[in-house]
Amino acid sequence: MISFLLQRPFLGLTALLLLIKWYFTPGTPKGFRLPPCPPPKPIIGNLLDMPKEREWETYGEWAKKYGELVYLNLMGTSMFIINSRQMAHELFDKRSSIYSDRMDLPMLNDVMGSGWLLPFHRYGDRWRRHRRVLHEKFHVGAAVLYRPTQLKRARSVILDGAERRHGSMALYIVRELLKRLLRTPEDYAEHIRHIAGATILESVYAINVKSKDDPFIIGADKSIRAIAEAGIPGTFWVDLFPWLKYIPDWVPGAVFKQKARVWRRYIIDMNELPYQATKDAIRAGTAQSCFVTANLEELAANPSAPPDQETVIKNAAGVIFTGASDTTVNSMITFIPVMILYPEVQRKAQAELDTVVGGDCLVDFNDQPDLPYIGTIIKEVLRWRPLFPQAIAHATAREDIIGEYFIPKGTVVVGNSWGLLHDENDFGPNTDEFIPERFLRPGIRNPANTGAFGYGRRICPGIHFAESPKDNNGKELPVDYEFSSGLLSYPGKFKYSIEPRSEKARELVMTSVLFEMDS
Ligand code: HEM
Repeated sequence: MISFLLQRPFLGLTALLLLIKWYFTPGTPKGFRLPPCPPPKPIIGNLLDMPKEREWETYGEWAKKYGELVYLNLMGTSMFIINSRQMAHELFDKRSSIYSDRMDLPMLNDVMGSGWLLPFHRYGDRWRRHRRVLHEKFHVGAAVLYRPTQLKRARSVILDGAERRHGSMALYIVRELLKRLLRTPEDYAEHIRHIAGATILESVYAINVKSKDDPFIIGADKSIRAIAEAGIPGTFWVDLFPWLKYIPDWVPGAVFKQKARVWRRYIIDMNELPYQATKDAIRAGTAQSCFVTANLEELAANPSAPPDQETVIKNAAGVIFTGASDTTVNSMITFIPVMILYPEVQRKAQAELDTVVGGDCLVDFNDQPDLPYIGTIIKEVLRWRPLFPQAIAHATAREDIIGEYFIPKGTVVVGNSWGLLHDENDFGPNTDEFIPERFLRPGIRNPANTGAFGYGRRICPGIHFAESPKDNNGKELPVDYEFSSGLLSYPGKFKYSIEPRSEKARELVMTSVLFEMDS
């Protein structure tokens, strides 16, 4: 065995470091134990038990077997999965000063160049400063409220608007989307991605995108898919053995390095290129008002700002672009297979629209309070197929005790959002079925407070931005599709057709004014 390892220095070094790591793993204090876990193997622990896809299904089976806390030892790295809402609340909310950290993610942060992304920041001042810049523009009251400063373009961002104005921005998306759908319904996903990306690029950077195949939007999609693939702790060994990040790309077996070389370019470009485009426009005196210009103006007026505040602004802009270009898009994409799979839901939604809006105009955000059934569909989309089935893993900033259990410092903590959102105690019977009516019953929880947007102090800052009802016209067709595994779960390809329900509807869409608003 020893001579085998000596002939293979890379493997030998790994084995040696494993042994050292295992030897120095701190023990559990007397009188306490670690939460229950699947039987571990010597040294590698539960590494081979980790599911490679649809992780939440395995987590669900473990939850039935081991209970609300399931512990895993991944070669000396502790991880536990929280399977009940009550425990998630106890730890993420009540003990948030312990449970708001993130693990070191060498693959994402160092090898792939995602260190600028707020979701992967360690808990502390750097995270707080980035979060503050976002919070100023995204909290409920003043929140995200986009007001056009130029009526003609109707696209710039402001910082003090009202809910109605946020609605108008989303309305712009819906109207433009409907027009594109009438022309080429088969490109539904591409249209949504394009329109959402275009809107966010204009709002955040005042960038006008190309009407098709825009490089910023394509680059963002590639970055996010890479991040989703690498974002689950344990997917790449370098997260367990950070020293692996130093090995050169050409070393046989270093596939992660080869993948990362391609991904790194997308991820860095996603932050740098749009920001530099705005800076160029500022220098040329042609910049339109947007999130970046507004923040840079504030910065110029604040001589006591820290020297790296511009980087914080750049990163905050980049994270809005990242967060908004994919997440909302995929929730909207999920909506279509739902309408095909559940035609009765579609019919009820159309009936509600017909009653409230009638056939003479298009739906507007002012109609939202009168469309309760469509509101329940949005909640059910977030619940039924959560975009982040296991949220983003938190980590413990120090050790903790939960009843008889000891939780080591640095433990990776996964909220099993899928499990929580399918718990029949909270959401009523048949949680595997898409039943929006469940939200009409009193006492049913809101998915947004049950893991769909994450937990505690790290809860998604885009939560108020992410809601936006959509009306659509679907046609019944058999559908065959799957949701992907990984950090984000997207619907795969499926067949569908989208048609206007009447000639009048077609005419309304084609003649609608894209953006009506007072200045
Ligand atoms: C349907 C839409 C969305 C869903 C389902 C969603 C879901 C999530 C989830 C589950 C997390 C992890 C929270 C945790 O660690 O506990 C998260 C974090 C985050 N989201 Fe969203 N999100 C959405 C839209 C957005 C938008 C539009 C933005 C843009 C501002 C955004 C920005 C972020 C950021 C910056 C974080 C990291 C927060 C931190 O680590 O402190 N998200 N989101």
